[in-house]
Amino acid sequence: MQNILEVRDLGRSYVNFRLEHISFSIAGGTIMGLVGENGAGKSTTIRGILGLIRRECGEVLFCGEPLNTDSVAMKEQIGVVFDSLCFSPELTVEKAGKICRSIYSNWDEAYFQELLQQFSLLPKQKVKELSRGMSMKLSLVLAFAHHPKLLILDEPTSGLDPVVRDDLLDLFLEFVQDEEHAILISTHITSDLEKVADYVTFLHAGKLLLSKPKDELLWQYGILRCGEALFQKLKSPEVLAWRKKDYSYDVLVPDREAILRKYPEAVIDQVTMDEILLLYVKGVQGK
Ligand SMILES: Nc1ncnc2c1ncn2[C@@H]1O[C@H](COP(=O)(O)OP(=O)(O)OP(=O)(O)O)[C@@H](O)[C@H]1O
Repeated sequence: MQNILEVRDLGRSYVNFRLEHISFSIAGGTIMGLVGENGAGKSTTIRGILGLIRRECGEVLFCGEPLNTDSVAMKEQIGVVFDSLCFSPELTVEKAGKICRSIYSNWDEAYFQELLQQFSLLPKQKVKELSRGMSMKLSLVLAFAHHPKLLILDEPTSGLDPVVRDDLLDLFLEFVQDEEHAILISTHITSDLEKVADYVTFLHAGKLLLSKPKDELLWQYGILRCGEALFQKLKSPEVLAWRKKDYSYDVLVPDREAILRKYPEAVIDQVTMDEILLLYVKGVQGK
């Protein structure tokens, strides 16, 4: 399967923040989730990929070619959604569609109209009259209607109710049925990623923590709940991150089964993405 997007060693620094050594790839037919605490560097990564900010190092490949944001042909193949609409508030929904129709040669007017109906967006409504959720829906509809190969979505489901979110997640899954399509989604709603992502990349304080198949994280990783004695026995490769509670430890382990074979008395729970993030961010990494 061809990689639709490859990010290699991306880096960028600001006065108080440094994004460094960010590398991951997204194969065709898959969805990559990008997660991390507020300020971890998710939007900076996305902006770096899209060339909206200058990259200080690294390269980005789109379908095997350096991503050139000056290339109209390449731009047409990438759909981008940020958390706010970039249209004049006086513009109507249908006018926004008209503008996009004049920009994108592969614009699909019938699909645009179908999506407007599906997401209950009224063509005559003005951008300034849209709620946050409706603006987000419009951004997504505009991105889908030009049939991109790659969708890059920065917090696309924030502000949307669970029903609309579910509809959108279905749309994302349908989109990646085509092996030439891929999606990068940055989000804090990790339950959405648990439903649709194939891979997840975790960022923390500008660094890449891990980039792995979601199933490996959810089925192989675990949280060991143990006391001092067992904690002291653990070897360093068995511990990814840990946190001490009053009289016990929560330990993120990379291989639940291996720990259970070695320490049959151990209590290990399955892990959620939020717990992985919490342990990395609030706990101590490694041992
Ligand atoms: N133009 C800029 N100038 C200076 N610092 C910036 C600039 N843009 C972003 N930063 C800093 O980069 C860091 C990462 O910001 P970024 O928006 O990438 O985080 P994020 O993971 O997307 O956060 P959130 O989840 O809150 O949206 C923050 O500390 C932010 O202050």
